[in-house]
Amino acid sequence: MLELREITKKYKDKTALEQVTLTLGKGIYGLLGPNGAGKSTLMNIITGNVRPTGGAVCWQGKEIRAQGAAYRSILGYAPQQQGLYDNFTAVRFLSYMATLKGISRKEQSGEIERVLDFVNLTDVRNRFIGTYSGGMKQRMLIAQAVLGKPELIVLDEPTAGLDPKERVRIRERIRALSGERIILVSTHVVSDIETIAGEIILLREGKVVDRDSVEKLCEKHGGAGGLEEVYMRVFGEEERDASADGI
Ligand SMILES: Nc1ncnc2c1ncn2[C@@H]1O[C@H](COP(=O)(O)OP(=O)(O)OP(=O)(O)O)[C@@H](O)[C@H]1O
Repeated sequence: MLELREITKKYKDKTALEQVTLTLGKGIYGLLGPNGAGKSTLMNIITGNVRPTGGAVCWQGKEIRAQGAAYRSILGYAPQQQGLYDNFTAVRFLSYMATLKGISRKEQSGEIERVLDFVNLTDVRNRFIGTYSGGMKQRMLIAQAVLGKPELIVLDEPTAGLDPKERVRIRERIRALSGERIILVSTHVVSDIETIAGEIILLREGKVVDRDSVEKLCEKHGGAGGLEEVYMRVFGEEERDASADGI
């Protein structure tokens, strides 16, 4: 179980997150909110890459900072950035990541083949990642996130910049991961998570506005047209403001 206890993050005079308290059990969660809502900040705090200004993140009841490598071994994370590993082949990149995750040499090759097959990149495993399409790179990021069968998987905008076909492919891979683990997927593309997330967490200006199943959110917020309508009702004004500012 993952617990966020009164998480606050301030960047100078900007409050990115304010008193966020959440408890997550097994399942797929969609973290939904407009640009600047605090999604990446929250994910970076959960993965231990950013330190909160206040509050604590606990895994199985213990603060993650006190757990170090033990926490990293149960965590899989696909960040937003691409292009960092363009000069690696898929196999080299995955063995590098497997080593960082503490997966033994003996287990590595089997595990690498498993994750390559999972994201359908086996055939291109000896090509440089720099030659991959955007969708293939994104699948590569998912492959490294699932190395070692982590119990907690955090995917930051896994479909950013992808065409609809590749988006569906990624969505199906995420669905295939569900089971005995926690999967948290941030996005502002409603269709990415509407059909796969058991629960949606709505984040606005650093605060959790609501969290519930798609069905319940539709009931509560009058979204007869599904999650997209809920999104427009909850965030509509901000989205319009943001586009007016040219953001
Ligand atoms: N390193 C930083 N320094 C200063 N402000 C920051 C920093 N990182 C994030 N912020 C601010 O914190 C707020 C939340 O940003 P964050 O990137 O977490 O939002 P987001 O929901 O992930 O947005 P997007 O959908 O655009 O990725 C924004 O106002 C952002 O400008």
